[in-house]
Amino acid sequence: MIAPRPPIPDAPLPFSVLTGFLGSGKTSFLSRVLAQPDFSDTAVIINEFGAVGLDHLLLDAVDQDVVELPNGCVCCAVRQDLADTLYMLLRRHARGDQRFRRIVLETSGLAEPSPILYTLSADAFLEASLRVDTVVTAIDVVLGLATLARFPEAVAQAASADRLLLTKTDLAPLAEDLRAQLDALNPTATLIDARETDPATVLFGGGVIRIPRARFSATAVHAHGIAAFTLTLRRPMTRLAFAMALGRLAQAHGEDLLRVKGIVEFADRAGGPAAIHAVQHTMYEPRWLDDWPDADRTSRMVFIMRNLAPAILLDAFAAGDPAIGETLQQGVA
Ligand SMILES: Nc1nc2c(ncn2[C@@H]2O[C@H](COP(=O)(O)OP(=O)(O)OP(=O)(O)O)[C@@H](O)[C@H]2O)c(=O)[nH]1
Repeated sequence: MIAPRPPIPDAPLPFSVLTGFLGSGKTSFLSRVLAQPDFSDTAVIINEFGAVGLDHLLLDAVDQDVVELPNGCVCCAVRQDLADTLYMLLRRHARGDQRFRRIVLETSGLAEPSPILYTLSADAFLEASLRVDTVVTAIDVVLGLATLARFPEAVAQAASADRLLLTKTDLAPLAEDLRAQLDALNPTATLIDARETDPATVLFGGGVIRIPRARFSATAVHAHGIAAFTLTLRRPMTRLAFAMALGRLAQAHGEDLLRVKGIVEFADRAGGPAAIHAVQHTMYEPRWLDDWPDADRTSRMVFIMRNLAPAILLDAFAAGDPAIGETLQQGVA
């Protein structure tokens, strides 16, 4: 049965999009925004490229409900799911079941904003109920230039932003060639340093959206051969064995190992599991969690890879314990 369409809100609700390439720092920044007291009444939609969503678990300090849109990229495979999710949120809002005053969508790292905005503009109810406020694109100052050169998705994300949010500026300054590239792709976007800006001012308060409607396009252009795989571990590994497995993968396939994130328990460390992140060649320090974020206590990682078979994951983790891993394919762009 089709649920009835909710009433259009008295005033359209601000809707902002936070995008940026895989591992550029979207979830980290969103955690900072949502930690602001003024943002407790924000509905959050998270889209991930993979059937096992982790971001909603890794998002710190979230009291509000987070709606997950996993298993595909929001600009293509799950565009209808986005429309359905927005309808669902607006229905809850109309009934007073969920109190929020604005909506933020964190896209997958491979999404392009334009088809997302098209989804809104192509639906009269959504167009009347929501006001697109700001499109913010996270740009990793360390990897940004190389990423823009290799991935058309990153170019589309930078080109459609109202604001370019520079991340990882604690690791490196904004290089002149990256600045020039961003200026060329999007001369009117505001450049913001994520570290030096009050997070409360970045996602909302942008006024009217800058991109003219005619530029919204229904289709996304993806680099081929990108797929996400989940690797679950049947037993906890030692930290050394784990680091060696990831090291083997990075050494052999670093260029095409685009993103690794996961929640992993270790045999030689008591207490909670760790949040694990790697972005292309860069491994980040594990973040130790006090406890598992949900009832599932399986160590699990998502690998987003280009033109690589899942067998390489099993091979890398199997040294010394051939049956340790199990992989599941999730999605292909
Ligand atoms: N040093 C430093 N590390 C950062 C910064 N922002 C993010 N990171 C790290 O970069 C890694 C990826 O950050 P996330 O916030 O998960 O990136 P994301 O864009 O949400 O990733 P996907 O959802 O997979 O596309 C994590 O290990 C973060 O701790 C930053 O400004 N400085």
